[in-house]
Amino acid sequence: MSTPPSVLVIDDEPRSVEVMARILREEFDVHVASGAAEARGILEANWIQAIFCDQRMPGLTGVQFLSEVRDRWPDIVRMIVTGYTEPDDMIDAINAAGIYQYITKPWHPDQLLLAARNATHLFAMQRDHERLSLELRLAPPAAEGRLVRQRERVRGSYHFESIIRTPTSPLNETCRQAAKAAAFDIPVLIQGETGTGKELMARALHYASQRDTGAFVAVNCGAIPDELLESELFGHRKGAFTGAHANRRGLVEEADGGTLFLDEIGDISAAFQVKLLRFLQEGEFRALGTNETTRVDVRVLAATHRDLREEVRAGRFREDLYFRLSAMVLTIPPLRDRPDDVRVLANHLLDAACLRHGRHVRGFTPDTMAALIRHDWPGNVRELQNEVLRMLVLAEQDALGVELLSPGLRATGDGDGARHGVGPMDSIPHTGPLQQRMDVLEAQILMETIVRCGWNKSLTARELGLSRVGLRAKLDRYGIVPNAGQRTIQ
Ligand SMILES: Nc1ncnc2c1ncn2[C@@H]1O[C@H](COP(=O)(O)OP(=O)(O)OP(=O)(O)O)[C@@H](O)[C@H]1O
Repeated sequence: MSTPPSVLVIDDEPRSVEVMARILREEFDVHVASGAAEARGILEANWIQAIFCDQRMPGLTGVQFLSEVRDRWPDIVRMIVTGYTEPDDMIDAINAAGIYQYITKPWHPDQLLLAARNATHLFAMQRDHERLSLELRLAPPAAEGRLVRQRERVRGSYHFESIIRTPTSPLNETCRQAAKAAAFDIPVLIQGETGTGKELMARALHYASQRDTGAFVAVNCGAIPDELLESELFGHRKGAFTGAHANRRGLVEEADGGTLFLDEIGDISAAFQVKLLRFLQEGEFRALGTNETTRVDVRVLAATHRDLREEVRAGRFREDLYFRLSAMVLTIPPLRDRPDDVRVLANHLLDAACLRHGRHVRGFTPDTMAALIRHDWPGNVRELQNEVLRMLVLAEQDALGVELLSPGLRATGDGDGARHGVGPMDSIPHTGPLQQRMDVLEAQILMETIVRCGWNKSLTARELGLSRVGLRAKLDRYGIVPNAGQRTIQ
């Protein structure tokens, strides 16, 4: 049996809370709070879908509290319970706070149950909508025909916008350069530690280039021994070597008209470096077991986790090959040098994992996020991806707490979230005029939200409680645009 939706009732009048809770318990998992402080604790620890809040509370009004809820938990459907017909300005305040419904006392039990049913239904619809938007983003709609559909699907998934980063990330500069390089048919060398997103960058570059309708063929040169690498890349004729039972086209030919991505290029042997250089110089190759040459038109992108210049200096990599491969060099900074990216990446990877595995969780607790941000990430984004997936697999509650972190991360993370003030605040300047610091914070919140909403402005505006026009003005102001490689704050 599925668990009933959770609702929260807030009222400082014990009798009212009791009566409401008793009625709602027929269909819902009911939490109760007598004031704002208690309600915050419940919201932090539980996956609440709808709130009934009394307007009259000690300290702050129900509308004020629900505005705070909207800012922190925008998905929760908020309802206000008022004692009598309110004046017009109260109605305006209710509208401004994005409150779904107001219920006047005395209410009828059926009216209360109906409101709760509608609210939790709305919550579920919103979630479905978000999930579908994410799904569409990961696998965009197809065009005509099977081949086109496959290509479209891949192209839609790989563009510079799918390289998740904040407006202040050092990765913006790399993407800007990559977007420029995309327009020129030149070889590009992508450097960066393992798991930093070199292949992702190569794919984005390919799909932003004029070769985007051609194939993107990736070869992991480091994983294949020499003889096999030659046959994989250039193909072979039947009988060329023991086991060559039939003619086979090489990957270079598969990439004709498109892009050949040579991953881990720093790992190829000296002998294979010579063969590759010949191919790059002449644009033609010989399949194993034949004397015929075949000419192809491919653009070569290469990647390595090594410092290839150092390899050249040390005599392990040919200088002429290095220059053939690196008309332009792009460097992807390690994740530990871009801690702000960890936050948006972690949320993005969690959304994607939830979608893929059909799970629903609310997100990371502040302490967990603090630990993620502080970790060194030697395996970079791939390691973060694994960590997020691991937490999701182990999670038994809505919020992913520090107890789910792997031991190495937990040791540096326990209990530090609150002390370190996790959030976009981490990266705002510690000194300078207030307005300037507020602007950086505002830009980060906009960026984080719009990335999470898949650049859907309506969703983003709704989450942030802005009109579409208001949102557009703010995006313009900070220069946040989803063009290839351009996501910066000027
Ligand atoms: N900025 C990013 N935004 C979203 N996903 C990312 C980002 N960077 C990396 N990833 C994801 O992390 C994983 C590792 O990325 P990728 O394979 O491109 O790294 P790599 O540098 O080529 O790794 P290796 O050196 O091991 O070949 C992939 O699933 C990729 O989609």
